[in-house]
Amino acid sequence: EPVCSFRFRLHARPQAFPQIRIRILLLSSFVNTVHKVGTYFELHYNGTSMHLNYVWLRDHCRSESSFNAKTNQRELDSASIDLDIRPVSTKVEDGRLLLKWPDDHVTSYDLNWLSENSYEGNRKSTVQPRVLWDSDTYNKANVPPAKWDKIMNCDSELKRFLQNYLLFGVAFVQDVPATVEATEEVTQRVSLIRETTYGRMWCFTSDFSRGDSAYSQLALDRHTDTSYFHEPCGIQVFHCLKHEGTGGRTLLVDGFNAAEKLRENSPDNFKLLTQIPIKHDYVENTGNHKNHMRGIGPLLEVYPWNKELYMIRYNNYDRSVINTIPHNVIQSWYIAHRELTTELRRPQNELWIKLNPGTVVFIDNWRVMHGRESFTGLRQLCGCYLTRDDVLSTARGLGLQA
Ligand SMILES: C[N+](C)(C)CCCC[C@H](N)C(=O)O
Ligand SMILES: O=C(O)CCC(=O)C(=O)O
Ligand SMILES: [Fe+2]
Repeated sequence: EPVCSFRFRLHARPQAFPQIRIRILLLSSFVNTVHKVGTYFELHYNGTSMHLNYVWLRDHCRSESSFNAKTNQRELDSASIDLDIRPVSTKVEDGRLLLKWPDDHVTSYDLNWLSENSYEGNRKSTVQPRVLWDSDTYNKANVPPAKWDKIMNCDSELKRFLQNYLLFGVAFVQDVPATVEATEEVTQRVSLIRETTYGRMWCFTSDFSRGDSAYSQLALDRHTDTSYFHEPCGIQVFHCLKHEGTGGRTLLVDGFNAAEKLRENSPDNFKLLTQIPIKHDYVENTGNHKNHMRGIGPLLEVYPWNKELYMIRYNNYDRSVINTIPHNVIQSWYIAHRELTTELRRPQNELWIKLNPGTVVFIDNWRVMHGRESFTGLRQLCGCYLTRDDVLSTARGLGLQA
């Protein structure tokens, strides 16, 4: 039996609130305190102390005239709410909070809904569960790869795959036919493909067909892709269709593991990297391709309300001119960047794998960095980018927290 109590503000004569007084008597064992407070109502429920703003309480009303339950969209015009609105009466009954407003409209909230959706209730559960890894912990976790046959036909296999993806930021599918078509099919189980200047599905070799170092045989240090987009691509998919030669292993590094170490060891440097906006550019001017993309944002993005890290944008190749900060800040930024880089380059953080035909890897491009060893011979890599929103939507649809 969850414990519930509430506080409210008396805005008028106390006798204007007969219901509340009655409730207080009836629920006397549940009521902790009754306080005079300004713009909110304080409710204790299920171990959570919620501070519920009155405008918010009117705005989130789930009555038919306020909210369309079929489309899950608000009907109420929020701008029509008096910003000084107060309920004329308030009570808790049968697990619900009932509020009567000056125009006689009644709002009824399920207390469980409130505790899940209030700021205080939400704060406990929003942080995405993740397993931060280095190569040792990743290998020890022994994450089973999904299988082509199963993932294509079976939602529980897709769910397991996505659960691993959400936890580790990387996940594999094996036994995929070594074709662009099969690679496309398996990605479409997961999400929508994000078409970019490189195409929808791309298949590339070291032929310098584009003005970018990916189209060479050179080694590439760890990085995230499309840092020059306003919203970098959510997922990178790789499938090595062919390699006749040496080298060419893929490097994976958990960027969040490194960034969290930085937060722990040097909170000020971490903070700086979350605050200083940095430009990344993709400038291509070849016969067939003319592009100039630009993205501006901090290397580390954290949610302002709980400081949870949700994106790392790290690409030393594509990072462009720093001209958003004065010289004295620049020195501190380079120090912070160096510390993050040192962490990212620790050998124990490096997971090296040789991608072979049949194995498709999905990489969270907001978290896990990729790179590659230099190589010889013909190496053909196909893949695509996926939209992050749609990946998370698929995951939520399967009942996962995302
Ligand atoms: C994956 N694919 C070969 C198509 C594109 C590579 C883009 C490379 C770019 N420097 C970046 O890091 O975003
Ligand atoms: O060739 C590779 O393994 C990866 C190259 C790369 O970084 C990319 O295509 O984004
Ligand atoms: Fe890349």
